[in-house]
Amino acid sequence: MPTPTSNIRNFCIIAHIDHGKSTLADQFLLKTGTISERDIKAQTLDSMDLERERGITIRMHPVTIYYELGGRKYELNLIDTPGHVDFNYEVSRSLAACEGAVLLVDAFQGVQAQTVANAFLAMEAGLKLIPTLNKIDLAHARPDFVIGEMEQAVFTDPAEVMRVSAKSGIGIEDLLAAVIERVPAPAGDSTAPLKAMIYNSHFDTYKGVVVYVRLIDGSMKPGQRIKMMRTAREYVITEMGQFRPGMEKCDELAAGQVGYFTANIKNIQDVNIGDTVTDAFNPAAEALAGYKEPKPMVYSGLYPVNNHEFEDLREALGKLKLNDSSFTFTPEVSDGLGFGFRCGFLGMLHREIIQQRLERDSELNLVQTAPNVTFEILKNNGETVTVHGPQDVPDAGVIKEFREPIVKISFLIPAGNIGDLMAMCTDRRGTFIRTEYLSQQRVILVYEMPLAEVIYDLYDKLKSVTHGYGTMDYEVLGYRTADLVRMDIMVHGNRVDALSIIVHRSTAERRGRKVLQKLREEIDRHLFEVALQAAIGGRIIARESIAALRKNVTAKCYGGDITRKRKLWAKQAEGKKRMKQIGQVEVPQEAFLAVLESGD
Ligand SMILES: Nc1nc2c(ncn2[C@@H]2O[C@H](COP(=O)(O)OP(=O)(O)OP(=O)(O)O)[C@@H](O)[C@H]2O)c(=O)[nH]1
Repeated sequence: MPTPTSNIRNFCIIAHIDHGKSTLADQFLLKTGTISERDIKAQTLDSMDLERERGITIRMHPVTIYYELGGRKYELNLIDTPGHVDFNYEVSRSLAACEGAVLLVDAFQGVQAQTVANAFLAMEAGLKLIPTLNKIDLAHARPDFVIGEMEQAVFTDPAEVMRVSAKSGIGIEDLLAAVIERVPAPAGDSTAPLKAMIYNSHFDTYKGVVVYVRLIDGSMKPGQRIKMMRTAREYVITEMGQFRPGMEKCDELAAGQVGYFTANIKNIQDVNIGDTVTDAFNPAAEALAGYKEPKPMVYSGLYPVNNHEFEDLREALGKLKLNDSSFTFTPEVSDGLGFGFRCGFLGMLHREIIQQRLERDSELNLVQTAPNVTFEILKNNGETVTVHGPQDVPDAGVIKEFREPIVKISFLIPAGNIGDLMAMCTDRRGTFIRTEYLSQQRVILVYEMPLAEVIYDLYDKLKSVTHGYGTMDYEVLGYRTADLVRMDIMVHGNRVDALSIIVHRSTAERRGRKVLQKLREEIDRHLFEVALQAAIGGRIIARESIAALRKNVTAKCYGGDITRKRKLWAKQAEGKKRMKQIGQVEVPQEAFLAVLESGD
């Protein structure tokens, strides 16, 4: 028998990265006996290897727990949310499946950029927030100060704040009780036609696509014929179940519940996140409102060092895509690098994770080109084209308008750093929007800025300017016209298309010089002088050269020390693996990322 809606609570935990979301989720599982202490390491919610290594949540994992309060048994569905800004769209999906959210704030660090961003997302989605201080066990915790910040930043009522230590287990039962008492029960009707919202999916080698659903109305059973309302595709349910936290089969799910189903769906692309599932014979009148599709915003080229590995790379990328529908790849050809793929990512962290996964799961040696954002170009003939890489930019003569994505970015920083941060934002073509003081010591600073200026190293710069205390969060607002140009790089007279970048005209010369300097460092000397040039259209705007090789590289080891020589040779051999031949010049992988370090 499915649990009646009055005994169900659907909630998620929203927090800034590292404020203890995963630790709290583990405590919920422990305190409700869903999982034993022994299993906790093997089977926490952050189950992907890479997530565990990096200690951050990327994909969300739901779990159903049971808890008794006042003689009643409640079914609590905890929907995990990712903590990193690249995966923000997944937060919105989780929120849509819940009625409440635990807003978790580190009792020492206080309110951070994502605390604010996620709290507002949850409020807009109409969720009941349970403000909660975590890490109250810390000797240097400052609960009153942090509660003051919460009041100022997200309008928290101090009387409602719960206090817990996810690590030592203090206050967990009280928090579970607060979830039951404060979060409203779902308002669905089990007898109405089926309406279930798809909020996630993953691919299972044996079962095919596993679809994660939150039931709004009606019920679902194995054998039932269902229809996806947006795609009009029909399937027969083969298995239903709940996450406890592993997949556990059940006979039926009804209004208000959260779980999964399988239906012999072979391709993850056939399942649209945000789509509504209904009964094929007794369909609901209208679908639920969908979500915005996550769109890749950052693109870069991936090329096998050996051209014959192109098909292997295609296969490896295809495997990754099975479980990550927000990642995209299309074949492209580069004059210098040969055959490869242009890959689309949600952001820089997503890009790094995909690259690490590729290298871990395959033996491929890859060269990656510098990332760029997506641009829009309005041509003189009225046509608008989307450009994912510099090589797709048409001739300047046919371009009427060049447009780039703009983000609204919020920083939460110590008040003492305002001046430095403002200077940094102005340097990056930022437009000041507002400041807001959370307390005398901390302030929120809001800017609008081109995404291109954000992706490279803004996060690292923020951390260094604020000595680690600043945090940031951003959302894409749309595209805006800008004076952009494609800058080409020539190595020994050959244009290397993989090194081209799209830059703002005002910074082109400075960036061109920096790229060339970096290239000069990265490219080894050859037997001839190597000329390096940066050009816009046909006009050279910067030049450098790498002097011809005169001495043996090992000569600098003063002849005698053979171990040092060996080390140097080994290092060179290592570097060789990722060399690409451009004309007569050998260019190492690092050189293709030279543009990354030319950003300021
Ligand atoms: N002292 C103390 N440390 C805690 C507590 N809760 C979490 N931590 C520590 O804080 C760090 C971050 O905790 P996580 O649970 O991984 O943080 P998270 O919010 O899940 O991070 P993301 O998954 O990246 O969003 C870990 O080192 C935890 O051990 C607590 O109550 N007290």
